[in-house]
Amino acid sequence: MSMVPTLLSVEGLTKSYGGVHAVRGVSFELRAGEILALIGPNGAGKSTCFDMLNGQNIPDSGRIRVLGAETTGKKPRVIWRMGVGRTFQIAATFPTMTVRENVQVALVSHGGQLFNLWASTARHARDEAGRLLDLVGMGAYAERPCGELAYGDVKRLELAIALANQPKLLLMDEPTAGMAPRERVELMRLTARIAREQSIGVLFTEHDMDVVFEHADRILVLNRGSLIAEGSPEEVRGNAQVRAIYLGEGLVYDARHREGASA
Ligand SMILES: Nc1ncnc2c1ncn2[C@@H]1O[C@H](COP(=O)(O)OP(=O)(O)OP(=O)(O)O)[C@@H](O)[C@H]1O
Repeated sequence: MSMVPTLLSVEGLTKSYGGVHAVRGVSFELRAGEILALIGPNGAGKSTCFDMLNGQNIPDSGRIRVLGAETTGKKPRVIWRMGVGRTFQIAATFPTMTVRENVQVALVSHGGQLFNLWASTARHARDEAGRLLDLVGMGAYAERPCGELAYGDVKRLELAIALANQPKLLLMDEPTAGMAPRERVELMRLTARIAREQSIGVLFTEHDMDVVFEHADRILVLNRGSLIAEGSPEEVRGNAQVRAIYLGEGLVYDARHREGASA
């Protein structure tokens, strides 16, 4: 029996908009150090699910617990303080501040203080910011204005900012959107390494099936608001219902492509 603690527990999560059942009775668990992908065709309910987990949307019914503590319906900031970090599809950084200052702001804000560059807390956060930047391979860029960074580097900085909150669970909404294929692989490898080393659970949504099948330990498949499959990449790839849903959307092609590539 696994001794790895359950980090996130979701039970019967449900949300409707008028007559649209966006999310219907979704239940799943996520363990510490696990990389879990949430996939599904357009309109499947991924964003609605995600937004209920981070507090931006309130479920009609169901329960969400993080390390046993109920987060259902709590405000985003409260959930963030409970150890749920997130990265955004559109990078959220301060372009005129340096890379290091962006991480310092996050560190000081995690400590519940207002950011003031000259205060002693900010000075203490300076070294810690350097450590986090080294961790994501951005140490050499520390003193550059954030607005000068290439897009892939902004995404690595975002990861450092999310880690400043010492998250137990990291929610990543299409983390590799807008990135070149090589950068996608690098960002996900980096995320997976840090998550495993620090026992952080990661839940991510993603349209790029190569990223999903290469990096997820487990995959959840949503369709029309319901969870229709859950399992390892191999199990999900072999699932007839999933193949039918994704026919023409890349998954079937991707599986053949990979089988061909590994032959
Ligand atoms: N604020 C809203 N008001 C009304 N309907 C909504 C709202 N938000 C989402 N929906 C509907 O709920 C369903 C699920 O949408 P959601 O955005 O969660 O799907 P998704 O899987 O994230 O899609 P995509 O991959 O296109 O981002 C869709 O039918 C959508 O039109």
